[in-house]
Amino acid sequence: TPVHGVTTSTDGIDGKTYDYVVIGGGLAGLTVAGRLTEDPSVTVLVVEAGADDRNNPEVYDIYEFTVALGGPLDWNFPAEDGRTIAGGRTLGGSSSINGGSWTRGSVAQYDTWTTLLEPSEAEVGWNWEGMLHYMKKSENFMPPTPDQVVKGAESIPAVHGASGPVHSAFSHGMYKGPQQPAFLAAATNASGIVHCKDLSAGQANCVTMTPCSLNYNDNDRRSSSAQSYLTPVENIRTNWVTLTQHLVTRIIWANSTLPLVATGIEFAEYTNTTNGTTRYTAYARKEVIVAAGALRTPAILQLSGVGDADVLGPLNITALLDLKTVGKNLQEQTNNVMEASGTGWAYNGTGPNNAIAFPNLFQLFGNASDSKVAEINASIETWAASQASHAYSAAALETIFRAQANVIIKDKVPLIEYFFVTVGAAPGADVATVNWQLLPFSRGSVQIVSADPFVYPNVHVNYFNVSFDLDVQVAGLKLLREIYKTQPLSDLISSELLPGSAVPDDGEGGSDADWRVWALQNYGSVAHPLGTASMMRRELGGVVDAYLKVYDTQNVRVVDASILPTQLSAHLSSSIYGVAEKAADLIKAAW
Ligand SMILES: Cc1cc2nc3c(=O)[nH]c(=O)nc-3n(C[C@H](O)[C@H](O)[C@H](O)COP(=O)(O)OP(=O)(O)OC[C@H]3O[C@@H](n4cnc5c(N)ncnc54)[C@H](O)[C@@H]3O)c2cc1C
Repeated sequence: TPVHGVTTSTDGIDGKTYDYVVIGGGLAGLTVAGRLTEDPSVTVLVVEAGADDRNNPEVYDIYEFTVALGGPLDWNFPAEDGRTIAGGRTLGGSSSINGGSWTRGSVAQYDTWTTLLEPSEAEVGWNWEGMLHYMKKSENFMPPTPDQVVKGAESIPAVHGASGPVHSAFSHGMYKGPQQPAFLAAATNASGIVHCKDLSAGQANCVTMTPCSLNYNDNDRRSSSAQSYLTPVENIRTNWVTLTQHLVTRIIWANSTLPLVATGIEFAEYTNTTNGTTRYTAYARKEVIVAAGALRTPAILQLSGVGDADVLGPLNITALLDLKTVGKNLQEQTNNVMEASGTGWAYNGTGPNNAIAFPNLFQLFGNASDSKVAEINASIETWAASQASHAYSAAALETIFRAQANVIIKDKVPLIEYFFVTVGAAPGADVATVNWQLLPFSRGSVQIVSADPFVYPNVHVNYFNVSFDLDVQVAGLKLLREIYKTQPLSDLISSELLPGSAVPDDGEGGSDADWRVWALQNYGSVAHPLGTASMMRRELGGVVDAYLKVYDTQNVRVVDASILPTQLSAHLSSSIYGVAEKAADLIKAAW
């Protein structure tokens, strides 16, 4: 029997050939591997940098969300301005340490992907309809129980899958106290955001309760990609092996002329205390699939000679494929947290938190909306020019920005998410709300700074570089303060603790200038990076085509958050499961 299951040993793997080699056993990597190995004649090797921590409560206990952050299971990528971006360094990747909120973006945001591809690629189906099919395929949704309905849970079963691997449901610990329904009602009362039944239905501009990726019938255990795609089959499928605690250091090529043909990968031992010096190899008969996440996938391509020759040259890496946009188009979101003390009501539950409100531009800016719309339309060219070093060109970015502006203005997709939390970090904070800016125009880059694969790449998000992004962050905070002062939530709040007096209320909720200063001092990075190997036509700066194949390579695909060309008004996991499910079918169809 060949080596199969999950192992830390290279015995029986080093020097061997598989049909597919997958770089990264995270959300997307394990999803693709799980589907490809359904055919017993297909062999797959997954190499994952992190360890197998499925039995660590920081992973399986979704109520412990945030405990893993900053620890050994988190890449904790340094970005500029002293910020860090969390990312799972463990089997299952970020799906093993994330919050588990299960939502999707608006229809128009998925439909936009096709408009950024070649017209001839429209038939591949990178749109809402095509994605919904695959998002449902990944999912095993449990509609709310009568008890959960009493607590405010709702759903539209038709938009969920019922027989996929990833469990999604409302939790046993769902709060029964007055706080979550009060927040949703106040958000509607203050801004007119409508209530909807389900944030997975393609209409994200609403307020509602959301399920989580957890298994209700298994004590709310986290349903990560590892738990859902790998655990059930790991002892059965002798055609699938996952090597953990090994870092892929580069892709090996057969040639140095285009198109490049990958023959396999090189990897080294990687633990909290070891950066292995021995290099091992494994070969791919068919394809190498890069699924290392949006902050590592570009680094692997660059270490393999695929990237901007001007970046690689000084590092003595030959640019076999001078693909300038590898690592560019990075889009990461920002958040600020507002906290308040309560009036003494009981929480009545343990979580996870699941009340969310998603306002659009018109709800955020109110009377000033028309001038904000005019500002966007008048500024696109300038913004594109200012971000062009993180794109293919100013002209290319202008096209992408017009598509982004279109969904914001015409389709009224949400610009801000309010994620309501019971119990904040400040002493006495009974409620907290994470205010996060969803659709930045600021663009950043991921670039390696050393030929040593163990050295972290430089992550430059370019936080708030386009001033509009900060305007949105501030508008979100101002409206949030108003929501705190609106019934029925106001009845539950005794005083605002954060920012409190740091942003004095001048009778109009605080001055923009004060809010700006506070937001810039206190913002965090959301950990939703994407776009660094975007699926777009080449003239827009795409790194992969509609089949997720890296341009000018014969058999290298990227399957992870890197391929999403623009941000979504959503928590990303459900959409990335959809991407990976669809990718698996594209790969199966190609061979
Ligand atoms: C803290 C946090 C909270 C989040 N909360 C939510 C939420 O509530 N709801 C939601 O829907 N989404 C959430 N997300 C987002 C979601 O989890 C991610 O967008 C998604 O997991 C990204 O999938 P991916 O496959 O692109 O990358 P990942 O899942 O991060 O997988 C990448 C994998 O590649 C591995 N890897 C990297 N480099 C190498 C290498 N050189 N060799 C071998 N392996 C390598 C990594 O260790 C990792 O396992 C959250 C994310 C984080 C970090």
